[in-house]
Amino acid sequence: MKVNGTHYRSLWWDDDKAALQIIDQRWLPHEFRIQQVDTLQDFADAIVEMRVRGAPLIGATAAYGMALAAKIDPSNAHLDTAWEFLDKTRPTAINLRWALNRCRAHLLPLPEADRPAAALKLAHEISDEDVGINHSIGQNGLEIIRKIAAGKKDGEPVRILTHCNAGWIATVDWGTATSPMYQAHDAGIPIHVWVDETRPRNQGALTSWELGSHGIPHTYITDNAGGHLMQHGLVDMVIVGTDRTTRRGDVCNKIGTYLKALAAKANNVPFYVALPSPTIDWTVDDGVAEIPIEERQEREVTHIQGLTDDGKIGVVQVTPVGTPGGNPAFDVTPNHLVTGLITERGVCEASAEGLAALFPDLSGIAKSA
Ligand SMILES: CSC[C@H]1O[C@H](OP(=O)(O)O)[C@H](O)[C@@H]1O
Repeated sequence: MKVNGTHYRSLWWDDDKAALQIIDQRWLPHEFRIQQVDTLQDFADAIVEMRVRGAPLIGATAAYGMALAAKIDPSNAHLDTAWEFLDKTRPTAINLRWALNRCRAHLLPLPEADRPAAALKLAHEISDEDVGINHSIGQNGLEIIRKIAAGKKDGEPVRILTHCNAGWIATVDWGTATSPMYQAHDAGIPIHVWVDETRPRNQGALTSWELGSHGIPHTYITDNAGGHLMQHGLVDMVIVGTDRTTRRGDVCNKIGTYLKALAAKANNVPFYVALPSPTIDWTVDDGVAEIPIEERQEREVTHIQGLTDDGKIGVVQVTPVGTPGGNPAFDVTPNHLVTGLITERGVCEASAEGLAALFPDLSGIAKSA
């Protein structure tokens, strides 16, 4: 999407430098920093430190990491080593392992000499596919927003609540949860977005940065305000992203999503999940029991980063020295709390039947897993 009028993807390959360029999200929304990724350690650090973040973007990054590995040493052994090294960076978003598996499966049958070029080509394809998938999710989500808008008075906005950042900066482009928002706005449908701050990393500030850059009205709210807004009839729908959705439609997403789903159910607010198919884990049924939840550093909870009054980015400690912090980074929303899954192939109910009907070519993975 656009940053000060210039179109960017969240990552891109620089042919002249023969290297991957990323937007280092640690400094957003206050500073826009581009960083080159040169070594496998750089790739791992970029994912672990959330310089790149968001399930689809983590997958695309990993694909370029496998391309670098193939260029360094295209042997089976080295590709396996790179696979292990990158796979252990973050455990929850299935896109990471999906991308690594797809790259390895594509490369191993090839002669070693062909692997570097093939790996880089596949990384480009995975990135381009992500853009197409997210645009289609936007088209399918737009129809839901359009239906809600039809019941509004002229000019009255559709009020959408979102949690975390499932925006263009969390994907290669368009975003998943934000793609319907961009497309509704561009179609002239008035919307207003309630943006959850999303403690502890405050990814809501990234969503605000994105929406503000696109001219979409929005309000940044505390994570605890959403239920109140729903009780008072101020939310028409919720759209969130996902890091891993099970074959029966249980949705793993940023911590706090489950609480929003409970509030939405209690207040009869439609709760939608924008779901690109690479984020479906066909090998898992019960999300609560089976999806590994990343426990991140205590410091992310006990400290917070922001812009100081003199315009510098600083970090302050919120808690007393010595207070321990707990930081589970995701939670799982059971499928019965989900109104619908907005995929690139259409919208379906959050159920095994719903997903299998949209993805009959993929739903059989579970049997072979
Ligand atoms: C389309 S992004 C999906 C998902 O990824 C984010 O997690 P993180 O910021 O930790 O990488 C968040 O849960 C988004 O909803």
